[in-house]
Amino acid sequence: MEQDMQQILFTQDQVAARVQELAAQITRDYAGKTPLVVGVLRGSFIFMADLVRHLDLPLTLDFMAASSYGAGTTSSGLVNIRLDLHDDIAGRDVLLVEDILDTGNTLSKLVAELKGRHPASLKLCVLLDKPERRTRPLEADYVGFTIPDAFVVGCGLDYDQKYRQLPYIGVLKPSVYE
Ligand SMILES: O=P(O)(O)OC[C@H]1O[C@H](OP(=O)(O)OP(=O)(O)O)[C@H](O)[C@@H]1O
Ligand SMILES: Oc1ncnc2cn[nH]c12
Ligand SMILES: [Mg+2]
Repeated sequence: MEQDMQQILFTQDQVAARVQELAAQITRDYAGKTPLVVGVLRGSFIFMADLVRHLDLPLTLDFMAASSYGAGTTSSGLVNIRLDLHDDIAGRDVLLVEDILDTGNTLSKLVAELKGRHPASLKLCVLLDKPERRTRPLEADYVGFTIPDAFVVGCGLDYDQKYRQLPYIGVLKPSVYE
């Protein structure tokens, strides 16, 4: 799989160290609270698992599924909620966890939907932030790494459903998707 990479952007160790820093910050910020940590499937599954195992907090977990990229490298702009939460979130401190914030289409849709359910608070935690492509007025509260406008895979991120299992963040060779 590494032969498909133009470059390794962040190694497994770099990702692990940064995730632990984020978890320590979140643990401090949510002291005394019992957050509901919501992972946005499928892309967030690795980051979510790594992050929560370093949260020294009483917490509950759930997942939503939304998709907008399909088999390509550009957002369709249309976000479908394919899996919803199990329980009501009214009065809960919700932390939405994503692999990447790119155009902002996905998280904008999910934030609007969840705010309508009256949580006590709603914050965003993303492993990667790609601000150059943002088309929505949305910023994350916790960001692992800010990256340039390049299509990356690994740590949950896919191209055409492949590469998600890679333990590092790599920039895909354009020859793979052109
Ligand atoms: O900020 P945006 O431009 O919306 O891009 C970010 C979203 O796109 C990817 O999900 P995708 O729709 O590919 O589904 P997946 O999580 O199942 O891979 C990624 O996991 C984010 O959810
Ligand atoms: O760089 C990227 N790699 C994989 N999926 C997405 C979605 N938005 N941006 C992406
Ligand atoms: Mg996703």
